[in-house]
Amino acid sequence: MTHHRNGNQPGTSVRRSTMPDFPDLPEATVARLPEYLRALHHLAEAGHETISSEGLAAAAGVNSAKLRKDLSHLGSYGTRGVGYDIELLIEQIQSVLGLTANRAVALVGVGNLGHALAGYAGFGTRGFRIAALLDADTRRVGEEINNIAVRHIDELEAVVAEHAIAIAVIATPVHAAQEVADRLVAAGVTSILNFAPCVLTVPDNVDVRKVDLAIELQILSFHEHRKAASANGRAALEVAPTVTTAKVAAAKLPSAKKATSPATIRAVITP
Ligand SMILES: NC(=O)c1ccc[n+]([C@@H]2O[C@H](COP(=O)([O-])OP(=O)(O)OC[C@H]3O[C@@H](n4cnc5c(N)ncnc54)[C@H](O)[C@@H]3O)[C@@H](O)[C@H]2O)c1
Repeated sequence: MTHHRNGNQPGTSVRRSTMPDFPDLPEATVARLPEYLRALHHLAEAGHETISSEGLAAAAGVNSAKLRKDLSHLGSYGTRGVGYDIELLIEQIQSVLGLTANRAVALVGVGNLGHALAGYAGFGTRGFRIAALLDADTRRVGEEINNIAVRHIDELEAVVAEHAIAIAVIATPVHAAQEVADRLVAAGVTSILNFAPCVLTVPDNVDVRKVDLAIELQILSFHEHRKAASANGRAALEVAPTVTTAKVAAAKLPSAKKATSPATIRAVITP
């Protein structure tokens, strides 16, 4: 896997001596590390110094065997009877994720979504900061959000160079997203988080992740649909034995001939 190889060197720590130059992490592990990090920050804020693998797994919402395997990739095995040192683990995960440098990120497209993202003050504690805002609308240029002034998209190349930006967020409409991605890549950006609901074409050395709320909601919709279907199935199963019982009862009851629907049958057999 080539992820995070470019330019990200892990920090040093005596307890990380078993770790290779750079851990070759499975993509699924990379995706879980930020979850562990978030849980560890919460635990540290609550005053904890160590945490068992079960405790951390529960806080991060994963199973503990998977967590131990993930952390073993970082050369982190915890101490028997004590668990993991929270501060050390935070340091290790941040180091592997390359979050120690407080990365400068550019945001392109400062509309509704862009405003919300740029206005969010919580990124700093998660290892990166929005360092530049870019938009094509001249009416937005100069507006300040969180002390960062929106600059015109024509300045994209200069802005990327000025802040040594490797990661950019695209929050433009779909029709502009590919062109913006092309310009970002040409300017030297190697990771893109895309909010526009479209597939971007980029060279192999560029990582793209996309966030699509509609897709997430559609997945939840599927689960709702399935829950409703299985609830209907259960209801049908609950009715079926009643009908069977009722049929038997009806056979014995001369006056039950009219009891044809399950509801009526229920009424007939209910004392
Ligand atoms: N991923 C999600 O969950 C999610 C949720 C909502 C919206 N979106 C998507 O995010 C994008 C932005 O949505 P929005 O509601 O903020 O739209 P918006 O119209 O409010 O904002 C888009 C901004 O992009 C700017 N822009 C247009 N072309 C540009 C270009 N070539 N270069 C730079 N800036 C340019 C516009 O001037 C505008 O300020 C859309 O693609 C939308 O579909 C995604």
